[in-house]
Amino acid sequence: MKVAKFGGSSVANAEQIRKVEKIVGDDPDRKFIIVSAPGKRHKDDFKMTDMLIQMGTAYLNDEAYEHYYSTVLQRFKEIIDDLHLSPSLMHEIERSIKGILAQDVDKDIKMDQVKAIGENNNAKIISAYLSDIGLDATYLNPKDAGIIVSDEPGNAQILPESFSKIYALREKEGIFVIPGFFGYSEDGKLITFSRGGSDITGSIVAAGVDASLYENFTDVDSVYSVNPTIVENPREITVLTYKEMRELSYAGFSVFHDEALIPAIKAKIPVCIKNTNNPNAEGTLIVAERDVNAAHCVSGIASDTGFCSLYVSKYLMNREIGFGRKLLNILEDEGISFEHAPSGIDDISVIIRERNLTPEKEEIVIERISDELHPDTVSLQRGIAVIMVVGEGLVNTIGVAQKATTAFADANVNIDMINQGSSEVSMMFGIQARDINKAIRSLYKAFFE
Ligand SMILES: Nc1ncnc2c1ncn2[C@@H]1O[C@H](COP(=O)(O)OP(=O)(O)O)[C@@H](O)[C@H]1O
Ligand SMILES: N[C@@H](CC(=O)OP(=O)(O)O)C(=O)O
Repeated sequence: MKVAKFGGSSVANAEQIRKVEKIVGDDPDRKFIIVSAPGKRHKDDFKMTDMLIQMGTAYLNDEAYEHYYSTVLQRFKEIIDDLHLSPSLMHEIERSIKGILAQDVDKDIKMDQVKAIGENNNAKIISAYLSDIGLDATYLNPKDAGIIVSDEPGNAQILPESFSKIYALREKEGIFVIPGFFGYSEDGKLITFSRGGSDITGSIVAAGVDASLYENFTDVDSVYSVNPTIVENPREITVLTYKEMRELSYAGFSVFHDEALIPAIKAKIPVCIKNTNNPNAEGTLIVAERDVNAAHCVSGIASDTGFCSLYVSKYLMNREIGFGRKLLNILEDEGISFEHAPSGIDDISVIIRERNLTPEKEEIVIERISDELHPDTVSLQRGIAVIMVVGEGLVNTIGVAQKATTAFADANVNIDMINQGSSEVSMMFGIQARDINKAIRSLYKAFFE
């Protein structure tokens, strides 16, 4: 029994949905189909979820929303017409969107309902199409599937009782098409996962039904060893461990949502990343363990921008009991999560996502550190990029750090920070965001060419 999730690019229009039908029909084990909202049809296109967020924001702010509304409807209409489905489905969709907008509910709840319109209606369309061409397919709402989540709009977390409910679906006959990206709280509110969260739904359903495989269909043949938009035709990765994928998706391998790994890891479900546009390509398998070849210990190099570094130094910091705790307490008090905290004897750098440290918060944090910890220096540097060199066995292989630092030097890129040792599978480097592409190309050359 397999779970197959189709991302936004795989269900962006009728042509893509026909490919989905072929893939589903080709393997009777593909019983649970998770779908995203229509994604981009070409590079400059819009994702329906982005359009819905604009529509919801305008509606809630009493601004003109009609343009977004008609663009969303038009997009569904095109798909329904091109698949030759009944116009009554379009009427049903229009009625349900109007109903959502008219409902008198809390702003956050309304926004989540609006965001879910893309997935929910696409699942109805795809299930109608699969039935139309003769497959025994049914639309299944996440509530009826048993996806029960925490009451955190826009950032749902799955609740443990979901899994036994989802397990009961194994007994049912036929194919189920489930919209990704949202679940329901215990008191019945629709709550969305974080952006890109259809991957999470797929993983939850795979863990719940104890699937033999979770297939994640997207628009690339595999996970590549570096972001394909930075290096042309990078090497494909055939197998990765969960730990490797976790670190790579954390640092920019957007092909698979980092939260989506959790249910799969816990239930030990193998995950396969595959291409809807080329389903015969092998794809990338993500599993608990794999053979490690010391000569090729680096699997991938990921990079992400949008970080800042809070640098604090104080002579004899190492002897001051509780210094680190007090520093992190200030961040906790101000509601700021941190990413890494590499430290020296008298210095510590705390790496934070820039979006989590607004200029107002920055001022408060720096003032509190100065007043409460009396450091010699406290400063904040924005525009930092993080590069993760990831691979099983990497930390025990001699010469990797030297090879990486030489690659940075060859590209004339200064390393602001290195963090190695805490993770068994990665080395982290902090550099200036403007240097990211040349650094990645140079590292790719050093480790893969
Ligand atoms: N290392 C990588 N390997 C493969 N794809 C990557 C990598 N890093 C970033 N990506 C991007 O991830 C995209 C697929 O993810 P996403 O856009 O979320 O797809 P979907 O529409 O299927 O949900 C690819 O088109 C590619 O541009
Ligand atoms: N449609 C949602 C959820 C999602 O997973 O989409 P995609 O499969 O296109 O990444 C979003 O854009 O966030």
